[in-house]
Amino acid sequence: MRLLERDDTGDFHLKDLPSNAIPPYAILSHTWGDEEVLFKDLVDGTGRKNAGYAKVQFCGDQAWRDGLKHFWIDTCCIDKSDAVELQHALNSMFQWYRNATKCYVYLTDVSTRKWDADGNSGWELAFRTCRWFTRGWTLQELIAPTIVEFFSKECERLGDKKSLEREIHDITGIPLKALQGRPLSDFSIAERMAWIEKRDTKFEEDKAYSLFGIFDVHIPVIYGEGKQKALKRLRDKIREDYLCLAKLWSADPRDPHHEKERIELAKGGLLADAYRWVFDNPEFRQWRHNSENRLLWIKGDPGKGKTMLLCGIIDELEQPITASGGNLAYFFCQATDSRINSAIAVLRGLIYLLARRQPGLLLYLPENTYASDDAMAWVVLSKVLRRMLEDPDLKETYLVIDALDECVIDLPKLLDFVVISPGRVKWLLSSRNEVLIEEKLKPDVGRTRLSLELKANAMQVSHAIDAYIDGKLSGLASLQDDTSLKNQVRDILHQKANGTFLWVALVIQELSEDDVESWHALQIVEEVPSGLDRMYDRMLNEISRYKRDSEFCRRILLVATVAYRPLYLDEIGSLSELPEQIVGSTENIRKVVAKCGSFLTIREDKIYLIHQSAKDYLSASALIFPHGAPIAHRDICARSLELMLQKLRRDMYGLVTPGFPIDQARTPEPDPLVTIRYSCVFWVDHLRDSILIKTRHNATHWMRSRRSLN
Ligand SMILES: Nc1ncnc2c1ncn2[C@@H]1O[C@H](COP(=O)(O)OP(=O)(O)OP(=O)(O)O)[C@@H](O)[C@H]1O
Repeated sequence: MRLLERDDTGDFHLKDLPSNAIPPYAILSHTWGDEEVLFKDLVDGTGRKNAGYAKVQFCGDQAWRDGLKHFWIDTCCIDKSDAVELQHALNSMFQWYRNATKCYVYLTDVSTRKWDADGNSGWELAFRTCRWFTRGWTLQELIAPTIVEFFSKECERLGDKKSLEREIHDITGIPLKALQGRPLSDFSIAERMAWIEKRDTKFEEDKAYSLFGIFDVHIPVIYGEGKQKALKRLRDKIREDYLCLAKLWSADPRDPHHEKERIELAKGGLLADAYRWVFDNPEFRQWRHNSENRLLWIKGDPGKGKTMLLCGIIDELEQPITASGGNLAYFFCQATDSRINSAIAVLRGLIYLLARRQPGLLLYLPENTYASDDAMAWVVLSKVLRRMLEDPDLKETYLVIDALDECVIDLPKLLDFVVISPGRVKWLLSSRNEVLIEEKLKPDVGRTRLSLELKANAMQVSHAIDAYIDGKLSGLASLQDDTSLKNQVRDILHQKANGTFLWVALVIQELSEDDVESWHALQIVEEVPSGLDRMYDRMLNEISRYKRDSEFCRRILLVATVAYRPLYLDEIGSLSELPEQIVGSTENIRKVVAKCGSFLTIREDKIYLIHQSAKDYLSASALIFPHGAPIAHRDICARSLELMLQKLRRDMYGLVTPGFPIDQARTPEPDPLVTIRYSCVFWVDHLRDSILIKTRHNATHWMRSRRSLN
């Protein structure tokens, strides 16, 4: 990279530097005008007389004031007469802007010396309409650097990307999250394309070439080919990468990024005060800042807040890691959902996010399909991820896996993979206190563990829970008018929480119910027992005391507990064999589900168990499973077959010919499969699990051969 270096006399000269020895530097963003200072002008020493010299001077002086000796300007730091250098510069420009310590935007058409009739400086209006926002190349110059500062033509500072983010968002339509440093791969292709739509470039092909960094793709630069051709080549390249990912994902379309958002929403939203403690924690700091420390394992009992802690850490680390050009990929395991409870699902999720963050890594995805057979899928995917992690161009990479204990299929394989993975990657893992995980992740060189039960950490968790309680109570409408009552409720919750977030979350949920009035609140928090299991006992007792609906609730809880994925209301209604008057109306099924207390929640007509600990509790309850789990599986299998016999008909979707393309199939209204979709897919899994544990191994072999035959 070629930089300008300023000396003590205020003079500057060009300096070629190898990529591994680039000092901190500032970078200029501007729109080209007449008489710019070009590379050859600086080499010949004739640049000073050009009008553009003022800009060079400004950038050098401002950098000097900010403690930076070096700076870069596109007009004079690239020798555009050298085609190879030009191509390299166009491919590297986004990275150069991203790596700059500061980016100065110099706006020649915004003045702070213009005043309106009331004597106010009118630069805001000029800012909104300035030319800089209409040019193509300035898009990446706005997005890539972390710090972007805006200056008027008099070199006066107007604000920065953060302080002016609302205005910039209004002017450009670029989402705030993108301006705040969210990875660009989290925005759809169409969305990113729209950011450039109204912008112009001097050379028409630049409309495509200026997007290399925005999409992290590169194509050869061919000036003269025309805008349409350049854009087509760019789109083809993006599509090629995208298809590759889509193929990986078609096996199981669960995007970890969306999964994280879903989890946060389901758990009532993320509260920063309840996780920020971790950034002062010595083990965490050691992992984050010591390059020798490769793995941090956060362990704790159910409901201690591990998942939400990891969500918070991801949110806080994503911006700095992305800004420094690194990758952050993550995966949240969930035992209650067969699509995200296996080692294969974890690898696939990590590969997917890594490849999206750094598309160059797509080259390791194989041409053929991703092996439906589990054993093969593990071989293929573990090889792919290992190669990605060994890639010499891999950026600084952080990999996060939440709830290892909920990875119920092939966890030992996954742990072995993590432990022997190449040394340049940093792992952040979380799980409950489980012996297998303990053994595999025992302390070693470069490995740290953070136990939430350890005395010093328990204190911090307890403070975090107090903050969580305060935050949640301040949102409870029923307590807002009575401060003394609110304080009493808060004090009792502080005393009884016992270091468990989930316990608090469940009590708050009860306090938020529609029929809870302010005068009920004290009684509720006084009566509710401390500890999760005792609280679940109480919830179950309440359900069993219903005069009429307790049996319906039991059946629903049973089916929700053993189901391999969250069920829709209509599915659970049929599988639980509720009476026809209830099954016939989704609203009636919803009413019965609502009677199952806080064990279940409904979102978008789908039923979720409130937490893994609720599933564990219900699975062990003789009240819910009077004849044991295998019998429950047998009954669900039998019920599934019965429903399928009742509903399945030849050509239900009216496709007529067997070779009809699946992507063109339209779902009839009403959908005849709506109540049996789950049964069609999972009846055989219930059959397998109805067979006694001893024979399960053979059943798995049978399942595998069945899949191969398919
Ligand atoms: N930072 C936070 N912000 C908001 N809610 C939180 C936070 N931390 C914990 N909670 C609440 O506590 C509940 C339990 O937290 P979480 O699911 O993270 O626990 P966990 O330790 O992962 O449990 P398990 O090991 O049983 O899966 C969440 O459902 C949520 O309601």
